[in-house]
Amino acid sequence: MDLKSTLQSSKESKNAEVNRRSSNYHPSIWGDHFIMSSNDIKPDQEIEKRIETLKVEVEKMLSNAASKFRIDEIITLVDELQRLGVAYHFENQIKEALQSIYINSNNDVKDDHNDLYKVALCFRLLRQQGYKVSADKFKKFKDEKGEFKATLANDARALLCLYEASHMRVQGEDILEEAIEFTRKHLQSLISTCQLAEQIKHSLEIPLHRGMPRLEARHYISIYFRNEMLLEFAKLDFNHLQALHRRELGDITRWWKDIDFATKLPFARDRLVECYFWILGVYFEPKYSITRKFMTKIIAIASVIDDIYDVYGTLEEVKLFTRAIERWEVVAGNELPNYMQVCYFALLDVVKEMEDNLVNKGLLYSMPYAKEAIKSLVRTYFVEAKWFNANYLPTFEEYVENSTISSGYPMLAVEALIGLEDVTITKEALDWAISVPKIIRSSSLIARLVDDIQTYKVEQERGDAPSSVQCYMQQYDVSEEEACKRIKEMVETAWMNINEEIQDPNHLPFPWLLPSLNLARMMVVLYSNGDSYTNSSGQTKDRIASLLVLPIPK
Ligand SMILES: CC(C)=CCC/C(C)=C/COP(=O)(O)OP(=O)(O)O
Repeated sequence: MDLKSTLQSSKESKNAEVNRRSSNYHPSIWGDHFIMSSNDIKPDQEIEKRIETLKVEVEKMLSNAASKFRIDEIITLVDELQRLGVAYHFENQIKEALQSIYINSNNDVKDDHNDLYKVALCFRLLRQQGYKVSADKFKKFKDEKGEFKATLANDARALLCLYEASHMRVQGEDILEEAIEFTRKHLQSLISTCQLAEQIKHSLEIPLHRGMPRLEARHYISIYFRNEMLLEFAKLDFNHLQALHRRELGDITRWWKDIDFATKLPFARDRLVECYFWILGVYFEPKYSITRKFMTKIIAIASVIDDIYDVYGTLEEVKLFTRAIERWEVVAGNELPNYMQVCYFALLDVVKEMEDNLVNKGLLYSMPYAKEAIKSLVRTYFVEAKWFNANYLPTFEEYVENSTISSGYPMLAVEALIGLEDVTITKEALDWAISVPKIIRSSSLIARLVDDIQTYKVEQERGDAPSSVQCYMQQYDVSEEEACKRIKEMVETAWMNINEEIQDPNHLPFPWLLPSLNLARMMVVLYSNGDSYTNSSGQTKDRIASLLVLPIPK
């Protein structure tokens, strides 16, 4: 059908009885909460001064430990700073300290060859930093039968440390695979009797490497007691950041209310705060304040567009929308049905706002990438709408190729990179990102497969595009259970590929890689127990409250 007749039929469809699908999404949990509650938050200069004083103290601790090259002290301190969520203040110092440990790591192994806790901690810290230290370090903890020594089974602290370290594994590292199994089994049996019960339970639910950094910090602060000064610093810093985050949410909620998404597009998910939470998982630092707001608006609009394509829009309407997005100009929006215009113009405005911000910083060359990433996403939404309407079940490969992009993660990864406003985000970085390289592909594959496993049943009942589970079952003639099992294995492989990219000795600058890792982590946080983005009134509500509503008591 040509554009004219498509338009004609779309106008007719507005009047005629259109048989639209529907989803009963619950209303927003948060409403105006952050507008009301952020009005009276003002920066507290006393607190800011105290944070600065404590920061200097921590700097001294770090340089003291580093100058005397006390490895135990360095690794304990770095681990605590990272877990307490304050390591971002000391990035360079930590980098230098770990680099010196890496350079000397062979000597270190000789010194501490029997201390599993230290070997595992060092291993994790170095791998997190991008150093591919060998997993052979753990061979000495096995017995002559090739199994982990039975004597380790009662050392909860060391087991937990090995469990966390093993999640840094890449493909082929069988010893770390075995370590996960061994530690999980023994940690489970130690839970009821040991002092670390709370920490073990937390880690078995989501391992540190896969958790959301802010939530991990919130939890660790609640169980930490070793150094009072560090604890005070972490609490003050957390609450100080929380106040900033709440002010940001107040601003974004005003924007959402001004456009009146909830009334004008009542069929769509109203999940603005959940979208902010998602982006807070990508970056939480004060310097990304503008970017966080921009990214939240983009993801919230993407969520509405997803509902238009998956649920509410007719095929003719989404065809029009796809064309308008390709054109990316105000006049194209005038040809859309009213409800679509709300969304279209909001998107154009947000991207224009971003452009104005980037022009002043000499980063205008990023804009074509910002738009292209959104266009690619919408193209894949359209493919899914066509599949649904044609009752077409693609092959698994065909499905994965399209739906890795429709997960929204390749788009977010590009926008996140642009938002870093970092000197390393050159044209070369953006060419790299827009080509969906291995780390972005792996993170997106996790997003797609984890989402599908949790949502395919509901989507099938409502009527939606096919999912990976159905495509896999049909192509390989296996049961639903078997398909889910194999898809979960693919998720594990994708995690190992992310690790490999981070630990590549010639790895790309860290700022290019980190958003993809953090996005993958948010899938674990939001989709481990069902779709807790769409159904956000349980665990997600509590998690949001712990990060954005309730300050940590003194
Ligand atoms: C990462 C981004 C852009 C998130 C926006 C919100 C969103 C589309 C969530 C997935 O919903 P869904 O489970 O309905 O997704 P799909 O339709 O792709 O299965």
